[in-house]
Amino acid sequence: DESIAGAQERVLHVTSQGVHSDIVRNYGGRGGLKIIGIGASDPAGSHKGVHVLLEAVVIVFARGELVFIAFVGVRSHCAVQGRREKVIHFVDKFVLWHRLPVLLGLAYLGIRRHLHQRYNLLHVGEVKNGQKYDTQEYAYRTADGTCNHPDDDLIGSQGTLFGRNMLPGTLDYGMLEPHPSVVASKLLERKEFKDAGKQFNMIACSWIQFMIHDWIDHLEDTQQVELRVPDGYSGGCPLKSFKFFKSKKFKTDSSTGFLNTRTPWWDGSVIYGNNEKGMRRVRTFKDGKLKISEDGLLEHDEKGIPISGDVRNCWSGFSLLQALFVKEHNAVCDMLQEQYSDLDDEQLYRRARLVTSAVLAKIHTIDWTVQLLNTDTLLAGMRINWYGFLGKKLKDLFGHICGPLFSGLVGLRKPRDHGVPYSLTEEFVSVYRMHSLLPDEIVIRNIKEPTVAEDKCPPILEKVPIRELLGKEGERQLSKIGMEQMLVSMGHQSCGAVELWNYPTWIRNLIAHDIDGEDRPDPVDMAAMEVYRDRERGVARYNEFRINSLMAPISKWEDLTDDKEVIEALREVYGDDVWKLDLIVGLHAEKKIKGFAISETAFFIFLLMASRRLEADRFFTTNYNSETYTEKGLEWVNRTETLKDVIDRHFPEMTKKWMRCSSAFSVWNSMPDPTNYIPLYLRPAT
Ligand code: HEM
Repeated sequence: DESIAGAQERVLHVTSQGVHSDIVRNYGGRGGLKIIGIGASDPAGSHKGVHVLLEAVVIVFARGELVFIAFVGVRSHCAVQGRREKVIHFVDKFVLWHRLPVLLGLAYLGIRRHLHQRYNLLHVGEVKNGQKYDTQEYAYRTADGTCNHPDDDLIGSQGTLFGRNMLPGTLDYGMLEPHPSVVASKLLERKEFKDAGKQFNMIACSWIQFMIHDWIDHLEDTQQVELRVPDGYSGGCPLKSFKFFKSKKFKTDSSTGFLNTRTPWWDGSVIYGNNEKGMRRVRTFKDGKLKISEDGLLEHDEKGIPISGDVRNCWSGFSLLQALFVKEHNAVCDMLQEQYSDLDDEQLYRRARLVTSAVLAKIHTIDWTVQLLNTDTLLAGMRINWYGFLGKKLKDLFGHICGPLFSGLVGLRKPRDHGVPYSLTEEFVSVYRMHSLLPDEIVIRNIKEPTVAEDKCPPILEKVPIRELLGKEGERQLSKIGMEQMLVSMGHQSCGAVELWNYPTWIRNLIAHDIDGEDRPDPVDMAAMEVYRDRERGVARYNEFRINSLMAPISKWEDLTDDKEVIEALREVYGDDVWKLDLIVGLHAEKKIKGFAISETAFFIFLLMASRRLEADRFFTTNYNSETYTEKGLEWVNRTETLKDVIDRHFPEMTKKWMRCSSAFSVWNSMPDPTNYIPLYLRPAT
């Protein structure tokens, strides 16, 4: 049949939704049967609003002999299938899930996450095959992220491929359609700084860059591309033309993919490095500790580059968080040494790394994310991810006694990857394109001033353009400003809002770093480059992305936003073709849920991937125990709930004196969260 023939040709580089993980689940995917590719979709169908997906399955024996071709059939993507799909479609059609009372909202998110685990985890393949190994022998986080998955030493290590949450985009738009520089100038570039209000401060902005540098970075090719502003268009582009390296493509058995130069596990590689060499650079090899300067900031090499796990595209705010968590690591070492005097340097280092990485993951889960998605339902949801529905008190008393729902993902008996080997994904990278969080300047506050205002807000000392805080120059500035002053200043400053026309102009003319933290010779326009990157990596454009995320597509600009000026600008760039809309633009334009600092479309990818980072990791599941972490190590993690706890540990006076709000990620002089006497799970609709 014609459609199968077409499909066969294409199956070599696509994997499918759902069917793929079902097959991997049922057949192991790594035994005698090998899947070389599945699926072909029909975008023309989607164009007509029919959303048809044709799927063909091709399975061969590992030796290469073709044994089985199954035509799975034609199905409508938006068609209601199982009972769970029905519930989600019903809620999406008739109610807004975020307006439901907390318990119902949680049920909706639980079902949705289940569906995403089934349909939105696709394995792209490997560049090298891993092996079985002795998990007992590797009861610690290795330098390059190997030996975490219980059966395969390579999964999740440095240099493995990004996975996907959905098929690559199938619409036939060209790489320059519309031109990335035009998209950047007309829709992204900041007109006037819009802040994120009291909800999210500059520590929160730096925090997410800190996490990104723990998880993901694409390997570049040696070949360059040049983007030239189209003839006759000036549009205020700061660079009329610029060159950058392509993303390097790898061919696997079933597909093509891109390689992650960082370890995708939540393993603190941002301070520990991504391989043996990186790890050796940061360790003192004495008492398990990491290198740190007398003034509490990072040490530097002879070229002025900070000594830390990841130094690429660093700036003062980012390097400050690295220094804070090096301090945390070293404090854990001190505690462990006091409690367990027989532990040597290596044993102390390994355990302190486990503890510090868990502290990072916990702060991100139950403090940072809760500020980012500031609703009761998400507060409950994130705490359930860590502690389970029964909550901290019961988990402290009885341990992980029930399944993931009641006792949380952390401490599960076995890691869970839903039949798809762990990796972070192309789509995950794309939804984290949030450079609009960056302001134009950092407001430095005078913390030496003796008079303290009632709202604990220190007076302004100076405003430093953020450009001057980048790279080596930023390190020099930071050492003048000092760690405490910088932390308090960032705490008091709101970061940028993730909205259109808020992409910093200064980053459209940026000297980016190479992987060693050295300046590149020529500047790049980040806004245009980000539009190009998503297209280059085959990430679906906004509307297709929504369909593949089990969301309703938009059919007109008014479905995306109420802002007339934005609609006019969208029409100018994309005409009336909503399918052409670039993902980054759609995510920035989307009407936000009350309390959310990001779009709902981005959130559904987080819902899936944030849980996955915990549940797929052996050190947050099987090995989250006192044997691996030590009893006191686990206690340390358990006693640390927020970033404020870490700050208080290292600067005992700081938050008492300068912070009024409840979380260190919201603007420090804002009011603390009001007491709510209604138990969290019983709170009504908002
Ligand atoms: C001063 C601060 C920052 C600088 C100078 C900076 C610079 C860069 C540069 C040069 C790239 C590589 C672009 C490319 O070649 O495709 C990049 C990638 C990226 N940045 Fe930033 N960035 C900063 C802060 C942030 C923040 C706050 C976020 C927030 C989430 C962020 C998220 C990302 C993501 C998701 C990528 C893509 C990574 C990949 O392609 O694997 N960055 N950034």
